Amino acid sequence: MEYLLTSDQMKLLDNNTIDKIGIASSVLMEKAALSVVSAIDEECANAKNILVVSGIGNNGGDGIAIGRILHLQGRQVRIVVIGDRQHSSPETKKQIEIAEKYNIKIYNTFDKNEYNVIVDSVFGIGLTRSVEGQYKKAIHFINQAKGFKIAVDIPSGISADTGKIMGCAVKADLTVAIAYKKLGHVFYPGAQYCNRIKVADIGVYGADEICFNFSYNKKDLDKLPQRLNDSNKGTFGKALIIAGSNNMSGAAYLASLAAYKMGCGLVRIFTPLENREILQTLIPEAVLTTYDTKQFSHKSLEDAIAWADVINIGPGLGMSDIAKQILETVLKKHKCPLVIDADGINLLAKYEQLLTKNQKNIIITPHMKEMSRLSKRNINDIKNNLIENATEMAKKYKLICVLKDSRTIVADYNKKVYINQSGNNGMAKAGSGDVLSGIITGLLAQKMKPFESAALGVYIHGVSGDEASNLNGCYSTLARDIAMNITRALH
Ligand SMILES: NC(=O)C1=CN([C@@H]2O[C@H](COP(=O)(O)OP(=O)(O)OC[C@H]3O[C@@H](n4cnc5c(N)ncnc54)[C@H](O)[C@@H]3O)[C@@H](O)[C@H]2O)[C@@H](O)CC1
Ligand SMILES: Nc1ncnc2c1ncn2[C@@H]1O[C@H](COP(=O)(O)OP(=O)(O)O)[C@@H](O)[C@H]1O
Ligand SMILES: [K+]
Repeated sequence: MEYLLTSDQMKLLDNNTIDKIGIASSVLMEKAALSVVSAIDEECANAKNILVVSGIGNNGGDGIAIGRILHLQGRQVRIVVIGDRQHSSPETKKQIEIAEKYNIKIYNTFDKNEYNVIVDSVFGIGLTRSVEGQYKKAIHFINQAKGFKIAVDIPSGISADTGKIMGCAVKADLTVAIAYKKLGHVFYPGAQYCNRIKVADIGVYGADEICFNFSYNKKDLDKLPQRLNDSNKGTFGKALIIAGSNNMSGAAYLASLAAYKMGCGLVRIFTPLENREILQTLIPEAVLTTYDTKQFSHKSLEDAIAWADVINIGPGLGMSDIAKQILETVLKKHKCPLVIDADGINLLAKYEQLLTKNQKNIIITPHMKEMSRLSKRNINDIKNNLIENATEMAKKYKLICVLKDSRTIVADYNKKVYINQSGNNGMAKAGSGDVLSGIITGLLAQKMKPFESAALGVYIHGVSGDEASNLNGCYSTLARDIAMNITRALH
């Protein structure tokens, strides 16, 4: 698990370390600089010619310290400071003085030499406005130059809070994030500009006390529900998947397959009669309860709801009047956790009265368009403010909102926000979302708590997609490959 900080949170932790713990700012800067030097040694051990491009804030101070250390190691280094040195931060002034005492010249112009490595330390988390003038020129110079580009903390020009480009930004080959990753390292386009990221431990800690945004990695798979040896299919939960409509059986198949692959004990698909044969052929492990759309029996629906340990409603369900009645009944009668996906969400958007403010144990999994229908906001607004929109929805209805995008957000009504970093563009294909809803359902069936199921489910879905794309390539990955590769994701 890793925390993803805002720039204010990072500054607070830096200041706490300096003021309350008593580690001097120059010590932190030296550690940050040494971490970047180690990264240069690991990545480009033979780099002889190095250009450091610094600003006048503390990110620039890091850069000057890096330049000094590399120079003292005997490498050819040119340090260029952009901006008026008279206005440098106190730390950066000190770094200039130290460098000059070692007879290291500090320049304010570029030369025509070619460099093996370019260190970008123009702006870090202190960037507050659009990049213009000499700073813009410097960033363009870095981007067009040859050589391996290492960004100190975050590529200059990327907002540490949003990942947005503030006018222009350095395209790094490697980013050394100081102390913690920030939101801007993870959200696009920032994530793409960072390229690979290494996190440098400089002795600044405490994110667990102030930060509610987090992400998972492979180690978090140890959160998976335990599998008892003394068990039977009932132990691992009964999932009711209310999915599919006439001519739409694939979504029910994918969600059910994913729930089983995730470890669920028994899956029952509730679907129209027309889907019986195809689903029994595609997934014989599932039990089917079918309904006649012309003569709908509420009794069999209510029996199925009472039977279930978890319900997933919506994939391929359609928007018919019967679909609406089914959702209404499920919302009224369910006592177990409920995942609402796809047309389930579209129905909630169309019939606003269905979703009351006292929902319990509900996870909704909208993609951008579904979220736009549900929240009546435009997609750009949602995409530009993923965390805020997901959190607002979660708070409004006291539910868990899985807002799906290339960086999916899971928000609950208690401030916690999971931000997903697994997955790839091979997953941008019809049916991927059905697989996700099945994975979350499978975890809920094994009695995992709703927020945990949603966050870990999103993570596992992405890793399964990564495994699938590694095998099939991004172009040719299908949703069913994601479901089949849950196997590899978990082992
Ligand atoms: N002692 C500390 O607080 C530590 C700070 N560290 C480094 O310090 C960085 C943060 O330093 P700062 O807070 O000084 O911030 P930055 O160095 O990121 O830049 C802030 C400076 O840039 C100016 N600025 C902001 N946007 C601008 C724009 N668009 N055009 C022109 N000027 C602009 C600000 O007015 C300020 O002078 C971190 O990213 C990290 O690299 C690390 O050395 C670790 C310890
Ligand atoms: N470029 C991408 N990077 C990572 N994950 C992606 C990408 N594109 C799509 N996904 C994931 O794939 C899923 C797509 O879901 P959705 O749009 O609901 O598909 P469908 O409705 O066709 O089943 C989401 O979980 C989303 O996060
Ligand atoms: K930088």
